[in-house]
Amino acid sequence: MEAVLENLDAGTLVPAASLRNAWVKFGQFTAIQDISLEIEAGAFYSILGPSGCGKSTLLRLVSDLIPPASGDVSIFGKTTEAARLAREFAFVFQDATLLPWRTALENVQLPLEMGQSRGIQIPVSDKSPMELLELVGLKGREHALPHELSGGMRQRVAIARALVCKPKLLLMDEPFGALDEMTRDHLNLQLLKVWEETGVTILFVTHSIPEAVFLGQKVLMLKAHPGRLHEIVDIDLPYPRTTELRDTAEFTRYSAHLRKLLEAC
Ligand SMILES: Nc1ncnc2c1ncn2[C@@H]1O[C@H](COP(=O)(O)OP(=O)(O)OP(=O)(O)O)[C@@H](O)[C@H]1O
Repeated sequence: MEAVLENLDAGTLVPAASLRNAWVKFGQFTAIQDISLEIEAGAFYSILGPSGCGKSTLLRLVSDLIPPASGDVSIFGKTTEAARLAREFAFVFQDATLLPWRTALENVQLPLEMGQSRGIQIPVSDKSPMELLELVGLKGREHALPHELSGGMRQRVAIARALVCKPKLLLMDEPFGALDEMTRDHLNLQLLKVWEETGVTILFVTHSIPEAVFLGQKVLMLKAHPGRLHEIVDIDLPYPRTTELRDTAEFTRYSAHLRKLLEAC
């Protein structure tokens, strides 16, 4: 909660991300058409939609990797460029992209070392790299090299590394997409723990309806051709969410509703 309060700016809750009439074009092709949306600070949004509807493009737009063709995007009231330079957000991809010759701990320390070597003042998490590895359930594996870790463990290292500069917004693009179902379910629980302990805002792209329902306070459904906002569905299920929740009628009801929406996209 303390972490969420840090997102309060001079007594006003500034949105973590704000898009106003944002369009993205690749040449003549419209990838995102006129999206307006506000993501509340501290929220957990899952993002669902058919293949090619612009989910990754939306994250890349928010993270200053691609500019809008028109419209505005701001992160905690700053331009995306200013937010990037201030390390306000971090990205976690489907592939953990760890340096193979560095241990788990050394990979997590890397963003701090890069900041120091460039003489840049960067925010640092209240938790040490060791504590972050513990937070993601990797206590005891700090000195393992990436090839000695499972895919799920490598993804956890990537999450710890993303948290080391104390981002206020975490952008996750199918981070567990390549993992088996059991591992994914376990990492879902672990991620919710990270979210609850750090207060970080999360935008989480997934192809899995159960994963979207299990994690998100809201599910942002996009439509394809061109990519645009279809609907935002509130997931009114209590936290902390437990494995048993997946077997409840409520959970099934949300999943069925989203499946119908997805089929209509
Ligand atoms: N750099 C690019 N140049 C041209 N077209 C692009 C580029 N990046 C993405 N696109 C197109 O934009 C559309 C949206 O792509 P995006 O990767 O955002 O979709 P997605 O919803 O994440 O897809 P998936 O679910 O399959 O991962 C697609 O039609 C894609 O081909």
